[in-house]
Amino acid sequence: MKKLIRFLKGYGKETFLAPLFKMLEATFELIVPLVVAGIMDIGIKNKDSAYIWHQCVIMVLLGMIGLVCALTAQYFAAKAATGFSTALRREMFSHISSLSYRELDRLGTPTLVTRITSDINQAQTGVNMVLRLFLRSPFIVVGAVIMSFTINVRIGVIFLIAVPVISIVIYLIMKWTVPIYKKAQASLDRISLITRENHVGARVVRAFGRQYEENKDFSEVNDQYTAIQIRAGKISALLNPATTVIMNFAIIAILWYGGIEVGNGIISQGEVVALVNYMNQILIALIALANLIVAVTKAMASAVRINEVLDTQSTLTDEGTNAQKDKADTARVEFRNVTFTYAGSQVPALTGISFTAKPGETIGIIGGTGCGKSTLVNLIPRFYDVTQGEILIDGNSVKAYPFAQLRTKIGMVPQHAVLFKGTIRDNMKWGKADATDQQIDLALSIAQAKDFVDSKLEKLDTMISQGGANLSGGQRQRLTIARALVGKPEILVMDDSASALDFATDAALRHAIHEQTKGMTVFIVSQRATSIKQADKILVLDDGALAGVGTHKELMESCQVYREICLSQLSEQEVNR
Ligand SMILES: Nc1ncnc2c1ncn2[C@@H]1O[C@H](COP(=O)(O)OP(=O)(O)OP(=O)(O)O)[C@@H](O)[C@H]1O
Repeated sequence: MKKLIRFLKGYGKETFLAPLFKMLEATFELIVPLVVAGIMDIGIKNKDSAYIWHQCVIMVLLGMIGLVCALTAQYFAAKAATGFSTALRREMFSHISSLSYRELDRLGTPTLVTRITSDINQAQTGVNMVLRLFLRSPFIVVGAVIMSFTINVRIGVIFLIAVPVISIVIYLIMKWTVPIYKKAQASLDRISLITRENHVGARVVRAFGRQYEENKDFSEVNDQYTAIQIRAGKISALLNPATTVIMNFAIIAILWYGGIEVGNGIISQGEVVALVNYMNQILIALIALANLIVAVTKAMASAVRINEVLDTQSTLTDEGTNAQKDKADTARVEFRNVTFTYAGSQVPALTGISFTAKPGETIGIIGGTGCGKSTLVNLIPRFYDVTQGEILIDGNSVKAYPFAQLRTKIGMVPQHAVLFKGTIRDNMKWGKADATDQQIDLALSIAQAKDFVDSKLEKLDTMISQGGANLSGGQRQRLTIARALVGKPEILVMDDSASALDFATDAALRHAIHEQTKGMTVFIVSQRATSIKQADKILVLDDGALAGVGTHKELMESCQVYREICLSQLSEQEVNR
């Protein structure tokens, strides 16, 4: 939690004033039993109703001032705590955005969602409670014990015994419950994981009629979470009865010795009542302290989870501080003996890949599932760094480019067509923030998406729902291709991104890209031989290694893997066409 305190920067005044006002409130609370004692010992004893009314007014005033102090403290504490969580959330969001795929793969989305929401809320509650109660509760306990001593030393000793006994009981109950609260937070991660998977894959769940099983799985983790909470609740429920019993014993002792001291004329009846009130105040303060410690423990458990994310350093660093100039007479993209292994994996996904792609060339990448096609193209925009070897773009290592420059050179069309909630125009502008409607229209027409966008009533202003759920798979794919084209990248990477298009549209798309984007180097990853057959260069991948490089004709003669792929998909005539 210490590491997170920096997020309270800018709230110095609030973090000072919140506890201060709470202490003021506590001070007024400690005076009240003395006023009550006065009413009994002077007002009631002498039947002095004017005095009683006077003291009652003082009591109401003390209560009102106490209330104002409490509200003021609450205001400052809430302001500091929400400011703290807002800054922390902002930092965490931008930190997560800076992480590379390697770290995101390792951490996983569900836990990141829980950490940026629930864990930060927990930390916020912790900060709020610390500001309000950290000083107040001990202040009331110590103040009440001191007041009891000023009234009567012998009875003060009862306080000195009761306070540690109540504290020990509270400590034991908390020692029991705190680990359970930590478990609860981990269980929440599982709920988040299942919820996310189910909502993202809602259609698949329905298509396979898995609602019952998925509901069952969800109910299991949900019940587990509930059981953990109930267990913690049951143990915590012991807190009140156990501490109240001890307090009642202490009150009996106060009344007993107090009665004797009253009989001896050492203390007054009002003072006995004041001592009982102080004992009550101590109990309430200690229970508040226990709640504070539970909140702080939860906040600390959450802080560990938050820090784990904040301390995760991206293995990809934006080393290129200066924009790079293209070198003359170099390939647009060059792989030099590239090997890549995913974190946590024993075997490389790519081994010894070398090839060059010139400006304007179309590079087809083909191979069986899981042979490393997506991995290869993901290395070009540095989603991951190579394990061995080097990748150059326009003669410079990809690592030498500032990310911003590198990513504007490359238009990525990922395997899974992801669009964001907003209009079609908003989504197109991801490719170029200041793109004009003409530029967007041109990109849409190359991507074979113009007709269907024009057929919509609101054209570019048509709303796309979250994830593009109101579009067909093929429409989504075409829009993601158009989005990549809007920025006129030098390199276009299409990772199996025409798989949902019919053959004619796929062919028209490739033709349009070829005709209308002169100079652009295009990578087409595909399982379909027809999609890459016309490419200037085809890379045939087999189990992470290059099985062949060349044109369709060359590969048909020299590459067994390629020949098998083609013959399994095309007729002899089509192969030779
Ligand atoms: N994020 C990841 N973490 C660990 N291993 C991965 C990851 N992504 C892919 N792999 C592994 O790397 C290998 C290559 O995967 P890749 O996605 O590049 O194959 P692909 O040829 O594109 O497959 P497909 O045609 O099915 O999309 C596979 O064995 C896969 O299991």
